Amino acid sequence: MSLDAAATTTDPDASPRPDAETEPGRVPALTVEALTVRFAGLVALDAVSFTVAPGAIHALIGPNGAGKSTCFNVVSGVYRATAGAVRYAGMDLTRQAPHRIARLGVARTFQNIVLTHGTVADNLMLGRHGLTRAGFVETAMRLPRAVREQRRHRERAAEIADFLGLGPAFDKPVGSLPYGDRKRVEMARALCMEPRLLLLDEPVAGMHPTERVAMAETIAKVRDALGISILIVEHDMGLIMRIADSVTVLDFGRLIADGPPERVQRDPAVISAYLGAPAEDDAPDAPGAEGSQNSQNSQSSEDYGDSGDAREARRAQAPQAAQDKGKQS
Ligand SMILES: Nc1ncnc2c1ncn2[C@@H]1O[C@H](COP(=O)(O)OP(=O)(O)OP(=O)(O)O)[C@@H](O)[C@H]1O
Repeated sequence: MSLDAAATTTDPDASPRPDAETEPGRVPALTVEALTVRFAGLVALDAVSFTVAPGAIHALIGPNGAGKSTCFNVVSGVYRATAGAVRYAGMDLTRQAPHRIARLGVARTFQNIVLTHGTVADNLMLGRHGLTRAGFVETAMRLPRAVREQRRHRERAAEIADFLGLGPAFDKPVGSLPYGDRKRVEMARALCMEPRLLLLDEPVAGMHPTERVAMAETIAKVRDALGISILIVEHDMGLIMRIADSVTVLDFGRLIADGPPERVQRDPAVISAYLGAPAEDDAPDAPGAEGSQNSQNSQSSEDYGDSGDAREARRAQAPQAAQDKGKQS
């Protein structure tokens, strides 16, 4: 199954992005510059800077409360930055409304499934809304141009559904699908916006191991087929290490490491952030020390929640090197 990025840019009725903002066909870098977000007295992000290279799969990781979602929310326009900038396609996203950011070609998924009503097709067509030119009256009167445009959007939505393995479910109610497929619908909806930067918020959270592996392959396939950039927040370290080109690690709002996954997972600051600074005799208890659970990094991220002992939760998220360190101690 193939997916052609150019399909809509050649569609005369679709893709109304202003050329000056987007330079069609070009995937810009996303540059986060000294981004700071404060909530009352709490510094959720403290002068964080990193770059998502064009066409890269870039992971944003860190223990619970590190500031990952806050960063995502600023990039997608949901939160306002206190200071700093997020540059994309010649614009500072921190000054843009969410719909304007979407128009620039930035689409996001949400950690918790929000799609429960309608068919898969209905939900994917929601993703096409911003690319639709026909107005309400034209559509309501079923004027030829509106009908033609709707047909093209539906064809493109079906193509994207096929690519994500949702072809047979296209006309089925979303609510009737297994959890893993509903997560795929969420990703397909975002792809229907024809993004050049896709923000994936915990795309495998709650999935079982087989679904996780399949989703990792799908994410890599999407990047390869469309050539878009993907910024991904995910607690599943196995997935990150397998598919990310680059990893930025946050801890308590600060950037503590940035670089290729193999280097980041050996970084002492990262190991310390995930494992804390346990007493020597404490270290061998780290999850995965027996080579079990996290060797496949297959826990659901619900297992990593904030409840319970914070350090245990952090250990459960530890990159492989951190666990290896635990083994050696
Ligand atoms: N709207 C908000 N109001 C006040 N504090 C907030 C708000 N959003 C986030 N925070 C705080 O900012 C800090 C960073 O939170 P954030 O959700 O960005 O972390 P995270 O790395 O995404 O964590 P997790 O992995 O648990 O989702 C936390 O201390 C959180 O409580």
